[in-house]
Amino acid sequence: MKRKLYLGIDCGTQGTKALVLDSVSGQVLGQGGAPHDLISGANGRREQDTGQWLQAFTQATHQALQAAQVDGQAILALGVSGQQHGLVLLDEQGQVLRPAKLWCDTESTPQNQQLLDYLGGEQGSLERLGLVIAPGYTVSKLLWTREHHPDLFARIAHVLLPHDYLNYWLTGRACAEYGDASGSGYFDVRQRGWDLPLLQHIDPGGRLQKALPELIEAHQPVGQIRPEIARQLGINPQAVVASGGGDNMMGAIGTGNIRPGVITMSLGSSGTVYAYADQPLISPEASVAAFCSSSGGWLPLICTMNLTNATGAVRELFKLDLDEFNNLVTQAPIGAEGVSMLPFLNGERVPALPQATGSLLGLSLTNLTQANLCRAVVEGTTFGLRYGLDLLHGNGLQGESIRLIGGGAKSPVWRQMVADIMGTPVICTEQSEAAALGAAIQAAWCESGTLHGLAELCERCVSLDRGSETRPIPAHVSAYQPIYHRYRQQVAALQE
Ligand SMILES: Nc1ncnc2c1ncn2[C@@H]1O[C@H](COP(=O)(O)OP(=O)(O)O)[C@@H](O)[C@H]1O
Ligand SMILES: O=C(CO)[C@@H](O)[C@H](O)COP(=O)(O)O
Repeated sequence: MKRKLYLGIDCGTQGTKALVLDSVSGQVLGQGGAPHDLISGANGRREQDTGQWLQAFTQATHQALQAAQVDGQAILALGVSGQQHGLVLLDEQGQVLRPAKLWCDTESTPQNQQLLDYLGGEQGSLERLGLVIAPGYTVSKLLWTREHHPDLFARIAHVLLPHDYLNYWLTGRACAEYGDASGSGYFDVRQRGWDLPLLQHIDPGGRLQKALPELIEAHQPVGQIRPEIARQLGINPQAVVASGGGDNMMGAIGTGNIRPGVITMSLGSSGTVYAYADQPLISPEASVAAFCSSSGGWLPLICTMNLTNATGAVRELFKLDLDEFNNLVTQAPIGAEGVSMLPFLNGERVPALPQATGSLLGLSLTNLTQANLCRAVVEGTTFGLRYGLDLLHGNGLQGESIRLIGGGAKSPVWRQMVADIMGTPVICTEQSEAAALGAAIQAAWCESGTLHGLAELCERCVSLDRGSETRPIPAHVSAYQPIYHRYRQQVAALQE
């Protein structure tokens, strides 16, 4: 049967991943990837050079096409997934004004607090926007830019999220789709529209409102790829660029999470847990974000800021490769002989501790081992996800099992730990790069022009990896309970 080829690209924090999907067979034919650097500074600054995203995009695409052994001229459409909440500012000529401030940047925490006060605190924010703005969301980055770079602020012509910017680079059109836009913090998730008065408050001159991109639906195309970019990427100049979306929204599509009852957990730079809802599921709990999905509905989500970045930091400290690190985690017993790590290396969103730093607790002469420290960081990050899952459960979101994705999902020891700490079976999707897969599926959906074709595409292109299915072990579940209880007490002490 004739193939239909689509490209899915995910611009994550640690790198860009690309894959080629044949939507007829549902098979991923080849993949590629290229890393990104992080610009870290004092006060929680976390930024990235957008030029590096473009290089990584090109490199990852070339690699994926080569690995798939397909002619790029056969690509019908492409979809872009991007890390959420980042801020990319462009001037009138479409030039990037400064490095992109990322989702994990906590430098604008004071500005977030100022905006929260303006909105009437958590309750006011919830009533007005349907979610509580958190440090890391785009909105406080705008106020930060006005205060710290007034000269650049005066030149802003386009305010874009990371995947909007990549779509702009691909097509020359500035637009946004509802899922990613809902994480900006200047978007009303109930009404599915921008909150213009909030932007007017940040900039009474009205520049920001004019700089907002047009909103399009998830199944609508942004446009056709620019010829020079098609040449650079080595793909069909007729290829359509789909709306794309935030990486979690694309991860939802790439794990078939487009109907109620499925829970996805991502072990990437961030840790996220989310589930589809067919109505705005506004949570009174500030840490649950009632984002929109990129499939026409909503996607309540919790996000921890410290996950593989924290485990990676400990791994690098001891100069271990991934296998050595995972072996050490396996060697230490549950609870790491009393060593616990609160891995809030750069503040934290869930639990809400924006100004926190990390801590190691319970050390003694007998338990201070590499293995215990490695296990403690993995346990600490996983407890954060359990904390978030408890909040989602409190919101009525349930699932019989968890679909596990992201880099960390490749580790069997971590999968077992997730199953034990959540007390729920976990299973990986065959394609661990679920956000890139979701973007490719969305491209196929968009190119097909059929509004209702998404479920059928997910059915064909998303498969569960039965070999990865991991059930909770009852003795482990019981062993973790007091340790998780201790984690909650430690967090509560930090929140006082
Ligand atoms: N086998 C493994 N065991 C544990 N961690 C892993 C493994 N493979 C990858 N990772 C972690 O996953 C990270 C990348 O995750 P990924 O989901 O690609 O991140 P992002 O999308 O945020 O860029 C790596 O930096 C590494 O720390
Ligand atoms: O901020 C959030 C979600 O609200 C993060 O999940 C970012 O979207 C970054 O994702 P990764 O780089 O970890 O995939």
